[in-house]
Amino acid sequence: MTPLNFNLSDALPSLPKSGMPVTIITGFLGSGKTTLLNQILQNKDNLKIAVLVNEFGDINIDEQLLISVESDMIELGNGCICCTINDSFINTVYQVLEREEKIDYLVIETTGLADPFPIIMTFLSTELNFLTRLDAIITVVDAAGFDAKHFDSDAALRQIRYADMVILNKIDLATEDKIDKLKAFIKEIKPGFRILESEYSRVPLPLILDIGLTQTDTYKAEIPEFRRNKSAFNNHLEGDGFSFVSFKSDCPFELEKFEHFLSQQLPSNVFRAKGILWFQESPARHIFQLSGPRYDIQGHDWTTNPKNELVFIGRDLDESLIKQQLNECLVKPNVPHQFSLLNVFSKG
Ligand SMILES: Nc1nc2c(ncn2[C@@H]2O[C@H](COP(=O)(O)OP(=O)(O)OP(=O)(O)O)[C@@H](O)[C@H]2O)c(=O)[nH]1
Repeated sequence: MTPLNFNLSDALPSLPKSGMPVTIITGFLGSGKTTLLNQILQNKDNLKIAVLVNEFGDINIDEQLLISVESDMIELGNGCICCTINDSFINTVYQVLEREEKIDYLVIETTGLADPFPIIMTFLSTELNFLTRLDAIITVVDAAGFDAKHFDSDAALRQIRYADMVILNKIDLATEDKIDKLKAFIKEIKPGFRILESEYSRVPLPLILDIGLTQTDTYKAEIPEFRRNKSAFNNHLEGDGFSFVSFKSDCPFELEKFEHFLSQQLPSNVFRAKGILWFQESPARHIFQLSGPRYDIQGHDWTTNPKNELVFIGRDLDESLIKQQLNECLVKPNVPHQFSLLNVFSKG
């Protein structure tokens, strides 16, 4: 396998071709998009990459989970970009194009619920078409969680339909039989499709950047209809039925109570959760990730004041109940903070 730390600028001698190359990373909730973005940023060598991250929910957890590199990272506001495609998105891309220090490459990570089609069409139907070059739409698929019902989500299916290639990620969690079935399912949607298998989204960068896979000509006929009917894409989340609940507190959780919340109270309609956790029993900053039936909590150092910040994404969530249960996990004000060693724990 090609090592990840090869000299990327040698591998991409022709940048820029015409317009700044743009890669769009899409894929359903928890599939491994942020993990892929971190792989790209860690192995990008001298390439100057600007990153636009977009998150469903009003707390941007991903921004805090991305490795700190000298790339330009811009957060694309709240909500799903494909629903809010508007001048501010286009202006953000302009900001990248107009940077004094030249940017070689733009990578956009969409929310897990985004429909890539309106994003593709925005690049092709506006002035961005003359200034950028859509290189590839890469869809990350969770090999363990995805199945033929594609989470009952149209967006999940459209992420494959409009992809130029699929990264079949989390193969460490899937059986060979499941992987074969998924490949067959994906190839049925897009015959002859390029599929890469990965663990923790580790793929050689020359296979995913500057690969010139997006066939822009195939979309041209759809531009007039897209211009007329852009607003049709504004409400796709309602159709899919997803909503989010966010929770913030400057007070720590009691570990035992939070564990009880996770094991006994967390509703099964929560599909994805992530956040930064603060426990009174631990001096560490804990990164919490829940994806389908699995969760893990990893300890790191604080770089900010300790806090709790969490987002839950699912269908038909009872916001007030979840918030009430989380409030009950908080340390009561008269209990002094005690630090003791907290083991990293996980389930799955
Ligand atoms: N076991 C396993 N876990 C993985 C793999 N790739 C990513 N993960 C974990 O899956 C969780 C979700 O990964 P993310 O990269 O945050 O997923 P995402 O697609 O950005 O998720 P959203 O923000 O919901 O869109 C994290 O806990 C990752 O560490 C993998 O190949 N195997």
